[in-house]
Amino acid sequence: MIDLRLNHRQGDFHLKVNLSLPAVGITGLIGRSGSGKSTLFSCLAGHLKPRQGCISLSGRPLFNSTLGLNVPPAQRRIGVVFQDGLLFPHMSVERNLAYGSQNRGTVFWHEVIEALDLTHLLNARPLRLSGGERQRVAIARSLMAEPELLLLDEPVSALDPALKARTLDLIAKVQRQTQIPMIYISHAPEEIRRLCHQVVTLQNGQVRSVTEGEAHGVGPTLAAVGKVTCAR
Ligand SMILES: Nc1ncnc2c1ncn2[C@@H]1O[C@H](COP(=O)(O)OP(=O)(O)OP(=O)(O)O)[C@@H](O)[C@H]1O
Repeated sequence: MIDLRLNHRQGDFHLKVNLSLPAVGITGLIGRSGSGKSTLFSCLAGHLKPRQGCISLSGRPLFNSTLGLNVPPAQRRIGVVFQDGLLFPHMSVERNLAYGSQNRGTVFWHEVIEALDLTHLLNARPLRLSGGERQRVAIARSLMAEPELLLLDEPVSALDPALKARTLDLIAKVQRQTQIPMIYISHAPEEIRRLCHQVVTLQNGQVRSVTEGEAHGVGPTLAAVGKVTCAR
C-alpha cells in the first residue's frame, strides 16, 4: 500500500490528504491546475517536507513528522520522470540506461528495453531522438533502478496526439511487464483514464474522489489487494 496522511500549507494553499492506495498497476493523479498534484508528488518523492503527517510505501515508513523521520529522496526507492525527461546528451541511449544501473544485460534490462521499443535506438544520442523516444528512454532509465514506485509527472504532455497515444500504450506495456507500480500525474483526465487502474482526483488540496480506471480488471483488482480508502 501507498499510505499518505499529509497536512501541508504553502502560502494560501492547504494540502490535506488521507489516502491509502494499493501499490499495484497505474494510479492516475488528476485535478485542475493548482489542485495540489505536484505538491503531493514532491512530498512522496521527498523533494518537499510536509508540515505534518506520515508517508509509507509497502509498510516502509518514509516520513513521519511525529517521529522526526524524513528518508532522503535517494533512499526512498521511488523513481521520478518529469515532462522533459533529462538525459545525458553526450552518452548513447544504452549508456544513459546503464548509468547508475546494476541491471545491464539482465533479463529485466532486456524486458524494459523491449517493452518500451528501444532496441533500435540503443546506439543513438539523445539529441537525435524524437520527444516521445526521449521520454521512453527517461522512463526506461528510471525503471532500471528497479524502484518500488515510479512517479510520472505529465511525461507525454508535450507530445502530439499520435505520439502521445503510442507512448501511453508503451507505458502500460512496461508496467505490465515489470509490475512496478506507477503514479501518473496529469491535468488531462481523458489522457489517462484508459491507462489507469485507479484514478485519484484532487480538488483544492483535498481528495475529491477515488475511482476505477479503464485498466481496472486487466491487472490485479483493487478488491484483491485491499480497499481504497480516502478521508476528506
Ligand atoms: N513554494 C510555494 N509557495 C507558496 N505556494 C505555492 C508554492 N508552490 C506551489 N504553491 C501553490 O500551491 C498550490 C498547488 O500547486 P501545485 O503545483 O501542487 O498544483 P498542481 O495541481 O500540480 O498544478 P499544475 O497542474 O498547474 O502543475 C497552487 O495554488 C500554487 O500556487
